[in-house]
Amino acid sequence: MSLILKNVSYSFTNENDQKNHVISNLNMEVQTGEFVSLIGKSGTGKSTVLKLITGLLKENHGQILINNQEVSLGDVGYMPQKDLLLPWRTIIDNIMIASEFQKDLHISKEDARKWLDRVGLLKYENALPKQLSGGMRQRASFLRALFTGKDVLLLDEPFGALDALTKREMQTWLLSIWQDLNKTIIFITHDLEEAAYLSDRILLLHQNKTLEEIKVELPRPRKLGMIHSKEMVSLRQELEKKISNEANKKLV
Ligand SMILES: Nc1ncnc2c1ncn2[C@@H]1O[C@H](COP(=O)(O)OP(=O)(O)OP(=O)(O)O)[C@@H](O)[C@H]1O
Repeated sequence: MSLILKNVSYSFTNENDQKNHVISNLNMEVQTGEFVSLIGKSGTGKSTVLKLITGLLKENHGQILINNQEVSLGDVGYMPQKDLLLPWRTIIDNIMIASEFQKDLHISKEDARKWLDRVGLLKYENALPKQLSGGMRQRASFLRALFTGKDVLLLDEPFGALDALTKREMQTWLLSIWQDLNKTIIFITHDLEEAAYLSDRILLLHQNKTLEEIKVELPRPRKLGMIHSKEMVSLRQELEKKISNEANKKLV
């Protein structure tokens, strides 16, 4: 299985009737089981790329294929930047929502409880979203994407709003879940250390709409100690340099 974007372009017309090109001729390929991070300055179009892959937005040109089939709404699991947990539903009912709409998806309450336990939320199965902290809601929101049963998961800055310690915990369990389930993950982040620690490959979306690929040559499984390794530090510096070159380009 692979996910392929072929010459994808997306533009919208603003209130002054001008065309804004958000994505232009984007080519990208992600293999089964890969963990790929998408980075880039704010406004370069990262979230738009994920929305195009989900089918929530439709490209103006090009093709998006999974296993050689054009993607349509519901083909991938998606965790948006802002969690969309339904406030009137309990946590367990929120994470099981996909199984209510997909007849072929067999997720029992027992399965759901097992996963809630794994992410430390079993005590909250009957709580409402407003009773949970930000980190807990993110975990619930992640389980909801996981429980779509899809092989491809798109995660848009899932840990962006968390404190450093909670973020570290969430990264560790995300890696363990990814390894156990052989999911394909595209992960947006502004945290370059996080991108380096989690990914097989990093894709940097430039302001001029081109995509640059950076391979992460660190062994798996990743261990927290690696964050301070020479390789990781130099990769982070390389990424910082690339991004700050972008910022300078904007000034001239
Ligand atoms: N349909 C649309 N209508 C109006 N503006 C749009 C539309 N689609 C995209 N944009 C604009 O396109 C740009 C790219 O947005 P996008 O959210 O994809 O960027 P991003 O790289 O994910 O940013 P961030 O890192 O800040 O989340 C933004 O300026 C956004 O406002």
